[in-house]
Amino acid sequence: MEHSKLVCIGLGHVGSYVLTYAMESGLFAEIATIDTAPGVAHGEALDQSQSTGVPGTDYVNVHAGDYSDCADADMIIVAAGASILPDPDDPDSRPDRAGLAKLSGEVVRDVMPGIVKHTRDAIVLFITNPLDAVVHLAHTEFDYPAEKLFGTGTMLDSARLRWVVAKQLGIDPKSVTGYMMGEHGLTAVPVLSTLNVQGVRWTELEKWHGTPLPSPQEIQDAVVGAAYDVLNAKGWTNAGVARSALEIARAVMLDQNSVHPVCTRLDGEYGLPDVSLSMPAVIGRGGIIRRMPPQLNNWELERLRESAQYILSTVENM
Ligand SMILES: NC(=O)c1ccc[n+]([C@@H]2O[C@H](COP(=O)([O-])OP(=O)(O)OC[C@H]3O[C@@H](n4cnc5c(N)ncnc54)[C@H](O)[C@@H]3O)[C@@H](O)[C@H]2O)c1
Repeated sequence: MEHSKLVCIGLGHVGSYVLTYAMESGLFAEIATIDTAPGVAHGEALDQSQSTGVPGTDYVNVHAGDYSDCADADMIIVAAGASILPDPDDPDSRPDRAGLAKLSGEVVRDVMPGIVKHTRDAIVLFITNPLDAVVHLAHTEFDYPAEKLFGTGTMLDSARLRWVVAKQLGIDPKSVTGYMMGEHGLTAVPVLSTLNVQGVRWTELEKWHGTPLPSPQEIQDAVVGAAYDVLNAKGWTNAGVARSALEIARAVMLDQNSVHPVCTRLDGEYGLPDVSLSMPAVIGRGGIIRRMPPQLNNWELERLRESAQYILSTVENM
């Protein structure tokens, strides 16, 4: 088998989970870690390296690295940068990820020069928030192949959508097919017009359920709020997005041509301006093989336009 290599940039709550799942994934023979905090990249790599002595674990050459490790990397996953924090005085706080714009802009301008100095071949996957603005900034300021640089986007919001709907229906979230589009954040759009359970559509589900299901606005609020339920309880979120990142890595490394909602720079879809946001896309070894913009109803299209404008206003603050 060909030598396969991942570089993890940013090893905090999210990056350390990405690293853990990557170690278990069987997708990578080598993993290099990079973090600006002294000792963190080395400590995380050393901890994981020692875990390879446990019977039953895969051997992975995991080590602290630097940007020269990007030269022969297949994938680079970026979870560098500060997270939003819950308000200790408000258990229902909903701090906007857009508030991280300035700080994360600095992170992009620190990380991307290191990457482009060594590669334009690796698939670069961003997790850093505000995700869509971060991806757009990376595209507009750095000359990286468009199909090879994207973000986890609404992959996580979509998992939460399936979870919210499945809870309403009393079924396994994986039995729900559906996704959020637009911003990973407050303006994410639930696309209920295409959501279904084994082909049974939303409107039919209501009949099957016996009582009225939530409105699109209520579903949107529940999905957005699901993130804050975690943030306000434990102070950060990490499991869902790390799993999402590894599922995307699997699609890339195994050239699966899997369809996931991820954040890419658009090319005029829906008549939107130059912006990066999430919609279903085919993902394989080359990165984004193509986007699959679904037909939207008026409510969804209007919300998507609002979401695009919100992302662009965030980019202006970077
Ligand atoms: N996209 C999503 O769905 C999603 C979900 C959760 C968190 N996030 C985002 O992921 C990012 C990380 O969150 P976290 O909870 O792990 O934060 P954290 O504070 O726990 O960790 C961030 C890490 O990044 C490192 N770092 C900062 N600047 C760096 C740079 N220029 N180069 C390399 N390393 C750098 C820090 O030293 C730290 O170790 C945040 O932007 C957060 O908002 C995104």
